[in-house]
This record gives sequence, C-alpha cells and structure tokens, in this order.
Amino acid sequence: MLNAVQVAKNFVESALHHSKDLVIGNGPQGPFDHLFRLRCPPYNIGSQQRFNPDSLFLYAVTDSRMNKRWGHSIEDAVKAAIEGGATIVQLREKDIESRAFLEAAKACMDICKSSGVPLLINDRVDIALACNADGVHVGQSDISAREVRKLLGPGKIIGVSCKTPAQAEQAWRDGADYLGCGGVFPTTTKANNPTLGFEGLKAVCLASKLPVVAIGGINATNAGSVMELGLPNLKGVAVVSALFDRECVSTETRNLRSILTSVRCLA
Ligand SMILES: Cc1ncc(COP(=O)(O)OP(=O)(O)O)c(N)n1
Ligand SMILES: Cc1ncsc1CCOP(=O)(O)O
Repeated sequence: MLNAVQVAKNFVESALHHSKDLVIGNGPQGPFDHLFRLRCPPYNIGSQQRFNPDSLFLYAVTDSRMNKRWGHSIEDAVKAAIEGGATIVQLREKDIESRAFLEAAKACMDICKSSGVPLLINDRVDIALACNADGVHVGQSDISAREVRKLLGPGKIIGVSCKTPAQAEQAWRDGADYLGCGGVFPTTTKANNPTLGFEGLKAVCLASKLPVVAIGGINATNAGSVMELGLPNLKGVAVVSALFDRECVSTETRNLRSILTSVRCLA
C-alpha cells in the first residue's frame, strides 16, 4: 500500500515538475494540463526512492575490460568502489553476454542496496528492468530518455549524456533526472569522444535545468579543478579509468572522494 502511494506521489510530482515551463499552443500551460499527457504503463514497484542529485558527487562507472585486466570481478570492483566512498554506480559493460551481465547486475544490486548506493545500468533497459536497478544512463544515439521513462516509470533515475545546451534542453523535456557532460578532458576509455573542455562543460551546466555530472579524463589530479569551477548545478564527477584501471579500486576511490570533499568544504 505504501509503495502504491509512493508511486502515485512520484507520478504526480513528476508531472508537475515537467509541466512547469511547458508551452503548448498559445501560451504557458498550467501544471494540470500536462498531467493528462503522461502515458505510462503500470510501474514496476521496486526501489521508489526519489533521486537525490547529491548522489552524483562521486559517480563510479565500471568497465569490463579494465576489470579483466586487473583480475577483478564486476561485483568485487563495485564493492571496492562503494567501500572507497562512491556515491552512485553505473554498470557500463560493453563486451559481456546478456545472461552474464544480468547475473552480475543482480549481485551488484544486492551490494548497492545494502549500502544505500543507487545502481544504474548503461544503455540496457532490459537488464535494468530485470534486476530492478535504480535507473539507466543513455547516450545521444541510444533510445531517448522519453522512451526509457515510459518503460521504467517515474520512480527510476534516468541520466542522459549531453554535449550541448540543446541536448540538455531536450533531455529535460524528455524527463531525464540528470545529465552526464563530457569528455571534459581527453580520454582513451571512450573512442571518438570529442573533448569539450571547461567551456563546453560550463555551457551545458549554465543551460541545464537538471543536475549535471562531469565525465571524461577525470582523475585525482584534475577533479578538484572541475569542482572549483563552482557551477551551481554541477554536482560531481563520473570516473572510469581513474578508479577501475587500477590495482586497488577502494584506495583510488577513497583518495578521489577526499579530494572532492576538501573542495566542497572550501566552497
Ligand atoms: C555519467 C555518464 N555520463 C556520460 C556517459 C556516456 O554515455 P554514452 O554517451 O551512452 O556513451 P557510452 O557510455 O554508452 O559509451 C556515461 N556512460 N555516464
Ligand atoms: C563514458 C564516457 N563518456 C564520455 S567520456 C567517457 C569515458 C570516461 O572514462 P574515463 O573516466 O576513463 O576518462
């Protein structure tokens, strides 16, 4: 019963939120007009916590090739990142078979749930639904956030990769919860990914109505400078290789977390 009330509350809040600046026809519409435009299937009642943007503070994004290189299982890598202080985790597993991915995702869900850390799945809505993950992260060439929202319902977290203010605006209209913006610095983790630099990150953050996490080439030497930009909706950094292409994932995560915390304390 409590879950049903929470789902209904999330639905109404989501509708109100997404209609607040909506213009249809001759002018701005009241929140209730938009309420009737939302068409969602019955929701999978699972983790129905609302998204807390502060969870983007230290976003650990896994990589199966790096785990393999260091002899880490996905579960061990996730456990270590959480031990070190990761505040949200994304399974970004590009070369793993679906069945193995789902098994690993279920195990990671248990780990994340018991630590109160949200777990998102990169690209694979099917895996996210099957393991009742907290959400999905999609890019510009994946299914749109609007379609993902229809599949996941209002209680789940949806992140969208954005490199431009126009993409940020579209992600907000589509019902995303946060934006991943980058590469801020050059990276070898993602091929053919243009580097935006601080200027590109600033442009997206200033245009975005959603919280933003910076990604791309971020590590212990430059994470402080990203957060020192002081952009109001820049909530944290998302990191792959500086955490997972390392022997001791928990040590690297702890180190990065303490750097981010010291910048936050000075702000
Ligand atoms: C937090 C975060 N931001 C951006 C990305 C990149 O996602 P995408 O553009 O879909 O590229 P791939 O990760 O699929 O290569 C991300 N994964 N996470
Ligand atoms: C997935 C992704 N999207 C933009 S840059 C990037 C790779 C980030 O990896 P790293 O933290 O190793 O540079």
